[in-house]
Amino acid sequence: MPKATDNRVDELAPALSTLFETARAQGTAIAAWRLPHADNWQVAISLQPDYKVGQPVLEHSSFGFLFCPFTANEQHSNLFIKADLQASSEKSAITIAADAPTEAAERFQEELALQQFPGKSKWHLPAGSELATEQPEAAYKNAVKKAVATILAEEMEKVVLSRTLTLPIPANFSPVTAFETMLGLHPRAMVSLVSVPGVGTWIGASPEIMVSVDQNQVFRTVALAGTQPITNATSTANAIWRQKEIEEQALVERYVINCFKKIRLRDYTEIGPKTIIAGNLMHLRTDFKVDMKTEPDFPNLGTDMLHLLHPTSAVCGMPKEPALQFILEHEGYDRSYYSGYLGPVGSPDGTQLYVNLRCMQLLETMAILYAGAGITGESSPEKEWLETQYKLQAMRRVLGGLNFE
Ligand SMILES: C=C(O[C@H]1C=CC=C(C(=O)O)[C@@H]1O)C(=O)O
Repeated sequence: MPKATDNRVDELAPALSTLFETARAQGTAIAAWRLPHADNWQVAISLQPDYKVGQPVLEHSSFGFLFCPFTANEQHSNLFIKADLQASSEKSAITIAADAPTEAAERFQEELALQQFPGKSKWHLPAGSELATEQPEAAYKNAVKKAVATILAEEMEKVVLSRTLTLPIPANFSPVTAFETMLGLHPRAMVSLVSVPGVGTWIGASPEIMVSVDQNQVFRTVALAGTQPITNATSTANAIWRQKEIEEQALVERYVINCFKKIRLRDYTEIGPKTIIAGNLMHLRTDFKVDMKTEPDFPNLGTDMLHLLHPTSAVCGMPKEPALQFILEHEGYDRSYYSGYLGPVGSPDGTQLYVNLRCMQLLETMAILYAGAGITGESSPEKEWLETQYKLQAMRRVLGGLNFE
């Protein structure tokens, strides 16, 4: 068995697939991720008996990976995958956290060395029977019509309506190969693979930062909205945005500024909106930045903004309460961890939380893909449906090279 010295294991770091298989066989939670524009992936494996947490507190957190649902409730909890074991594609060894449970760490290393992975399922599955529901086109378009009527009646300004698509998982599908494929396809995205016993396995390539606080104490968030496909004729330089998208993104921007106002923070930098690329799509994005070193009154800015922002107007709507009610009443399915948030906290890169978008959940034989679109008074059900089709394309491609219809 490899020996742990100074919290390190003296051996070459195993392949991501071996780590993933071992975590599956040992019944432990694993998260693998690659930050936008980064060269290396990282892995956190928790050896804790439970992963559930309450409202996350980011400051002074130990290193781990947060995985939180759209709405935390009895079925879906906020989860923290503590990095008891850490690995990365740039390090030649696994790091064992100083406070990791010793016996569990030894068991994990033994299994890792054996490379035998008994068990039926290929990844962690949700407990009970999570049904792979799907919203029929007519039901989605009907919900959009109702949303437009509610907005025109001035009961809300914007709501994001989402839907699922259920597809069979090809027999030779591997989540780790899918993760590696996404690294190449989505260099600008936060690419993730999260697998938790009893909760399930999620894969995604998110374009939207929720809250980040880096090592230099710089806080960042964005207002992201408005969508159009990239075609041969379009690029970020000559993208033309309709009034509908400009207003939709401005609402998200206003939402972020309102959150700053609630905590009376005035000194933030705002850049944009700019056109950005996310896979096969373009969006409008405004970047917000706060140098926390010059804001001593806001030591918990990351946590405070996280709680105020989530769920943002890019996934829920404005005002937040009526939009959330509309979603719960009319969307017709459980979003689970789609449009929640995920990412490393207390890591060498600081805290980097992203909105869980452009993602899918792996069941035993089926995958559930998720996508939503921002509805305003000018929305057309046909166009919003098409927009969700575009957004689903990223995960369809990862799942098996299916072509867009
Ligand atoms: C809700 C999603 O995207 C959000 C982020 C960017 C653009 C959006 C839009 O144009 O509607 C959405 O607000 C999704 O991808 O499922």
